[in-house]
Amino acid sequence: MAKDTIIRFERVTKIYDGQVVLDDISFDIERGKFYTLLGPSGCGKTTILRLIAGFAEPTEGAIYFHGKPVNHVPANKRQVNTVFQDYALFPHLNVFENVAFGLRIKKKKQAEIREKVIEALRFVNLEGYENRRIQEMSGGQRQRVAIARAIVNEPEVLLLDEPLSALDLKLRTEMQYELRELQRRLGITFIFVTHDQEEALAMSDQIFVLNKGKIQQSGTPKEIYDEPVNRFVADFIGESNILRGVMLEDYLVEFAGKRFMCVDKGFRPNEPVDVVIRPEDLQITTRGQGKLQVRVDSQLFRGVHYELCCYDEDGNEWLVHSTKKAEVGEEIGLYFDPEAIHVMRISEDDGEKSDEN
Ligand SMILES: Nc1ncnc2c1ncn2[C@@H]1O[C@H](COP(=O)(O)OP(=O)(O)OP(=O)(O)O)[C@@H](O)[C@H]1O
Repeated sequence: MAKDTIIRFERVTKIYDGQVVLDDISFDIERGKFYTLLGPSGCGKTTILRLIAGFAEPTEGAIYFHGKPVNHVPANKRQVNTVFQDYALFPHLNVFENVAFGLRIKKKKQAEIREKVIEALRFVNLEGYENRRIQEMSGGQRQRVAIARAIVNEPEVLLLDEPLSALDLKLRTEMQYELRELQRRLGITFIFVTHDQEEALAMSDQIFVLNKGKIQQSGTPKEIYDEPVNRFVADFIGESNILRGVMLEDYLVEFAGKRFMCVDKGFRPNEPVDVVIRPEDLQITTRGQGKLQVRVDSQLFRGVHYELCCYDEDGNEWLVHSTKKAEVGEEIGLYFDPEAIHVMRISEDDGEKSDEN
């Protein structure tokens, strides 16, 4: 175990009412990093947080904190605090008392409580708001009170369950910056849950992409965006062109009825694969040039770029992001570098069977 490992999940399975919610998952959480659990609704993100917090126990497998098993250690004995989606603040208490709550339960001295609460409020830029009632605070401010209430206990790990989902887009973006900055200043581990891929890419050191109770991929935002391991991840992280293809030999792949040089190797000869090309990696050329010929079906202006939806002669759809404009109905060529082609193994739980099966 790396010396910075705080939490380890070892082959953890969670079953609720006969339904497998987490399916044999293993991962390590290290000190001082920003982790994100990303996946669609119901994939098991909150269940992982509940297991870490001690609100639920694994059905199988083991959870370790600093190398010691904690499966049966109750929530109040873990160095973990949670910020919930609805913040779960006490409406009848003012800001100061909301933040002080955990320290009062621990029977800390008045002077110490005062010092720590003020410090926590300063961390989240709410100094001077001590006597405000919760109802008098905006959504973003309530969110910060909830964070202050969690960090005042000096947890090693802060769990955040979709804490930004109640905020409007502008405030949400602001809070993304604030949270990331706060994590850096505090230096504690954040485990953040979201189903928003842009949020995950913007904020995290490490992302776990989940689907159907399994970790599909774990990596830095760049690794996950640039090198998705399967169709699910490629599709979930940003817009993509995903096609079925065949890896003919090392560095040679066939899709859309043509052969292309690529940078991938290590597949079986003629192995069926999924191929991903990001819309921004496609360049528009004049008709007859480029590597593929397509017809522009529709075009939208998206501010920084045009988004084109095109079809090739086999009927495959191609999404293109380009600063160049094209005309609807126009025949154009598409060029892409060999590096723009990402070849992925076809995974068992894609929902579609590979050609060989
Ligand atoms: N206490 C429980 N009892 C029974 N089933 C549960 C319980 N908690 C969660 N589940 C089920 O486990 C599955 C995963 O739930 P979980 O809340 O972990 O998903 P999630 O990825 O956090 O979803 P969301 O993004 O919608 O919050 C769901 O099908 C849910 O119905």
